[in-house]
Amino acid sequence: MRLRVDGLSVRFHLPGADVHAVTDARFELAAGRCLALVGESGCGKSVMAHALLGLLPGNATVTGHAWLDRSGGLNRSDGPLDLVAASEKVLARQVRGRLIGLVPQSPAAHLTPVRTARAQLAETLRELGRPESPDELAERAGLRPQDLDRYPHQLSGGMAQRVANALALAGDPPLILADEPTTGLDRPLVEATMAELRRLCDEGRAVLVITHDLRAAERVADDIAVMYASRVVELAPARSFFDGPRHPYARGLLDALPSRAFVPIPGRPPELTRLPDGCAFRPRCSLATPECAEQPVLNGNKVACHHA
Ligand SMILES: Nc1ncnc2c1ncn2[C@@H]1O[C@H](COP(=O)(O)OP(=O)(O)OP(=O)(O)O)[C@@H](O)[C@H]1O
Ligand code: NI
Repeated sequence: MRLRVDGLSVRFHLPGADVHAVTDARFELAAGRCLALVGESGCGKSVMAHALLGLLPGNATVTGHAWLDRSGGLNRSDGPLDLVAASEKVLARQVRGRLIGLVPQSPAAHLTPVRTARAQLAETLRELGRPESPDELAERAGLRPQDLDRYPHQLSGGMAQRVANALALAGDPPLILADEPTTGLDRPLVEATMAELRRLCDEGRAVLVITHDLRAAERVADDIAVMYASRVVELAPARSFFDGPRHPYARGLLDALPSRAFVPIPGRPPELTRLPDGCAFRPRCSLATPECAEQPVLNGNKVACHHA
């Protein structure tokens, strides 16, 4: 299993404006690896994940490619599939839940309020044609059988997270997308969730985890992708990233951590309807020069900055 995102862009068309939510994204993710996609709120992380699953609303235009190579890994041997070009039928029958599992942002909101956790797990297993029972699936996600009798509003944040994890894993997909899986959880649950994602990876799955919790990313990821104003601006192995990020925005993110300098990045990200020409970080960057009026691209060093 390998995912190769190649020039992926997403625009939302609104009356009078286009939102450039994802611009020319490029990265790869292989089986057994965990990639953390980090960046401030609104930079396009969730939209990227939803684009891979064909889950964007009708006002979105997606261009570029996202190749899912199913050979190797968990005994799948078909040729690469372009998720951008794939039909809704292929996405629904082959991709969602089967090849790619999504752990959604705010899992409680994705559960149906009037049905118990068990009923929701049973339905998903039935749709996927899986032989296991909801209880077997739930046990692997760390839930007790009695937890499954609850309705979503009776689940704690941690339990709702586990139900969402169980749903995402029901079809044993080789690629997992986890969108802010730790938001709203306390530290022990953050640790447990990250350990679970790591385990999924170590079993041979590919995991893309979206987070703005850099400590959580450091704990779980092999590689880091930093997004700013719709673009991936730095790709790096996690260790070298946390030792020495290269993009000035990435440095700013790390310097903002309480455990580090605790100095916030000045200013705010630009509106995605009005992205400046050139480097979008330029107005906030202490290194900016006239050269930055030209758009820097992710080069061989995997950093989109004229000064890195
Ligand atoms: N259906 C839509 N129509 C128009 N704009 C949208 C739509 N969905 C998302 N957007 C915009 O796309 C941009 C990226 O949103 P996205 O949810 O990907 O951010 P994010 O990086 O996941 O942030 P967060 O950390 O807050 O979840 C935002 O500016 C958002 O307002
Ligand atoms: Ni998001």
